[in-house]
Amino acid sequence: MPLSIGIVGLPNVGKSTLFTALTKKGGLAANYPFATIDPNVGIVDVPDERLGKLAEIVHPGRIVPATVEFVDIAGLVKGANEGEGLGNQFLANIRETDAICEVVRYFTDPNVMREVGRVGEFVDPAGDADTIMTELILADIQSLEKQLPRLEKDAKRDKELAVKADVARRLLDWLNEGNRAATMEMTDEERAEARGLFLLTMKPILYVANVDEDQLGEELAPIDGVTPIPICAKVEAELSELEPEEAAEYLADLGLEKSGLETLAQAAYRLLGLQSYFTAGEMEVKAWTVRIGAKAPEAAGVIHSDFERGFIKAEVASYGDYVALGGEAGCKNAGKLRIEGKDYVVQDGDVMHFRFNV
Ligand SMILES: Nc1ncnc2c1ncn2[C@@H]1O[C@H](COP(=O)(O)OP(=O)(O)OP(=O)(O)O)[C@@H](O)[C@H]1O
Ligand SMILES: [Mg+2]
Repeated sequence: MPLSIGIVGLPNVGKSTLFTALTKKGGLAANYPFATIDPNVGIVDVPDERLGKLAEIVHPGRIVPATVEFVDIAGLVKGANEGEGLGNQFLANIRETDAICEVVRYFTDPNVMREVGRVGEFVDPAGDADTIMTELILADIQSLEKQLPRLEKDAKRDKELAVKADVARRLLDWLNEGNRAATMEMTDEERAEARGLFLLTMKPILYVANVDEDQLGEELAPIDGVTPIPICAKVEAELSELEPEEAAEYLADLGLEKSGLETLAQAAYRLLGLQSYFTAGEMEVKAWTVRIGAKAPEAAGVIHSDFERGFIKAEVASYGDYVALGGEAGCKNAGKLRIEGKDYVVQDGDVMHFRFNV
């Protein structure tokens, strides 16, 4: 299952434009609020230049990057939790994602309607982000109020469920004070129980500032304590139409090193505490996604659950050694091919080979 990220925001802020550019799927992007009625799902490769370097060494049949799934969701308006706009559908669609990417309008084009009945010159990033957060918090309050009677009943017969009910009650107060769930102090056990409440404001959130082209280099003020990632959805749309060399040239002209997709995918990995390790063989060079802090068997389990169950050991070379020494044989000769056991903590970029029993 790839990492899934729901793209949310007010109507007409550029969500579909960004989504389409990211996925090159030709989804709907139109100068009209509520252009998106069904959620669009697109799976995109996570660009990682290390894959190319590994491929130069092993000449594999194919290169398989890690993937991220983006879900384009209809615009959220004030009052969504009471069923305004496409409110309820919106909320159902983001409940299933791992993280939220909120697009906030910074671009100034007055020809793009801001909301039904308003015109484009009102650029108010902080206010817009606040509107969305309020809706998410209200949705969570509703959801908890619905879940609580059941939780309290179950709490009487089960200790674990009692923890869950207690966390739910505290979260309800916390949300009612205008906070999001993720910022409440919890023990690890409580946090695990809270995850089972499926609250929107428990999800990690990153902000994309959809800026004008000439704002691209600018430093932006934080939203809710988080620095937004400046991306111009219009530029991304143009980039997605170009051949790789042309795209690189265009990026250089803009004074940028990376496309918005790269920046976004990498930010999402950081936000979610994820990293990649690699497998490299004749058949394929492949990136696998694993938690930072995961041990070798868990990493093996990303490939197949049998690998985790029957894990014996892993042969590991760090990415730097692998490239510097020209591959596995070179690492072996230099004593840089390590045999690691089940307590080995996987490092970003490790080139791994697992031994297991079936
Ligand atoms: N950075 C930008 N600069 C100028 N115009 C932009 C920018 N990003 C998007 N737009 C324009 O804004 C309009 C709305 O874009 P889009 O359809 O992607 O919005 P949306 O958030 O998906 O809307 P909805 O909530 O209705 O689905 C389009 O005309 C698009 O070209
Ligand atoms: Mg849309």
